[in-house]
Amino acid sequence: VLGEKLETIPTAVPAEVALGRSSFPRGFVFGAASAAYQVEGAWNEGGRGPSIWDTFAHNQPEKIQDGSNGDKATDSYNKYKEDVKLTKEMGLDSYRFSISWSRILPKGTLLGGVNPEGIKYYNNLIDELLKNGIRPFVTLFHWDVPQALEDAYGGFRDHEIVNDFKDFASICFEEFGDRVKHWITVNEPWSFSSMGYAFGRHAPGRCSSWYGCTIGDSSTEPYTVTHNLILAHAQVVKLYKEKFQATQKGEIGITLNSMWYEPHSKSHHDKEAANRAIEFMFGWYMDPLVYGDYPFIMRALVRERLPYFTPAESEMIKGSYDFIGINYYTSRYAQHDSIVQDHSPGSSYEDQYVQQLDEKNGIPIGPLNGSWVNVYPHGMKELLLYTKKRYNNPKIYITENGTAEIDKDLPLEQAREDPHRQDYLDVHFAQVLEAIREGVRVKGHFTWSLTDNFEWDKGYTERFGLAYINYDNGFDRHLKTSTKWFSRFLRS
Ligand SMILES: OC[C@@H]1[C@@H](O)[C@H](O)[C@@H](O)c2nnnn21
Repeated sequence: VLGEKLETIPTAVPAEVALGRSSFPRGFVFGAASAAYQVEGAWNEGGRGPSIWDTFAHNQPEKIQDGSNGDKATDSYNKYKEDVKLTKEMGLDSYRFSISWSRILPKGTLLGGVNPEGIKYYNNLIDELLKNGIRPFVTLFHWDVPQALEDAYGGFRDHEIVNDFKDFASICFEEFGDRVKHWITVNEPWSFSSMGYAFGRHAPGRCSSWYGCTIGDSSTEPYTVTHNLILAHAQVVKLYKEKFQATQKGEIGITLNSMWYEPHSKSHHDKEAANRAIEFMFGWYMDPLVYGDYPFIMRALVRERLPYFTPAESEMIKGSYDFIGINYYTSRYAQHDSIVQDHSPGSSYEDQYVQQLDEKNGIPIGPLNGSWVNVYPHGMKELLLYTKKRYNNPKIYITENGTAEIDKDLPLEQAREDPHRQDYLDVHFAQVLEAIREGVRVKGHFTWSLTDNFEWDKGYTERFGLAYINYDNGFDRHLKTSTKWFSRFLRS
């Protein structure tokens, strides 16, 4: 350096010291996530039976933005070793994936037979992860109900599924529990119940006629489906704790998604609307899990359409988690909608009497990424603090957080450029760290998603991956530019 002009010496560390892994508590887990139907493909290979998503995407392609399906997805069934390699290359600690129920039980029930090729596939995936020092985080149910159970008794519309889900979980605990120490029973019961049964935009595509469906009832089925999902979750946790946890020494929880809500104005009505919005999305599940029943406001507004738990069920549900998984992406403004007494049964979405808006006076709540992710990192911290305060400070993993870009069919080198993802993750990590410093027990963060994948009703038109998938060239994986920053973050 001596003799060089001083101005050539790099400036001092920027005013705000950049975040890095070392800013987080020791042992904090950084991971990336996926889900079986969105990545595996091989929909009718290896003994897999059809799920409701195969049926929905094949029979109602008009409900998928590009008319596509998950038949091939990202071909992860055949390319899982490449996905593990991506995870390792980035320096991530963990990979969250889901098990396809109908790949393990093609007919949905134990009686229908266990598929040995399904067991083998997930053993191979788990072993490959462990061989590379990556911790598996496994979701049992990520929306792909075996079609056979939908045909037999209407899937989650019928309480019978609780026993079949318990049988499926038992096989997974028996076959994989020696190596899998982190289990998530259900991913986003709100999304499955609302998208599938209130709006009809996801499988099985049921909703009221005024929502555009030919079958279903948006005013009752989301509540019935949620009720059975909560009971199924609690039964599986009970099974794990009674039969497996002592020897396998793992932990089990559930993953819930929620937006954060800011009042659209300073009015009392809008402040109340923001409270109702989070209770109808997050409290719908957290209140039963922590207090044993649905939120009071839901009882008051939904009335006879909201099912009841028996005292024994309530006791089984209360405390049925070692951790809560939280999926946070974005926030909305909440504006009061006048509460009318003779409210014709609309849906689990109308019952809250809240207009959810992504802008105020023409100004978005945050810059828009993709089709719906308005970047509002403050909402992450607020949701975490709300969870700590209202629900006895549970152990939390952020099981999904990420952003997207609309697929513009760009040349590979341009398509891999994702500065918005680097910014998104950077600001959200900062909010997570602030929440931790204020006492929230956050133990990990999973970026959605490891790779681009089948984005449900958006098909392949929206890309959430840290890695780009070239669907036109052998499903090749290519790390996006944000991962250069992310890898440095994980190693600093
Ligand atoms: O939409 C992006 C992702 C989906 O791909 C996941 O499957 C789902 O768990 C989810 N919840 N909120 N956002 N997401």
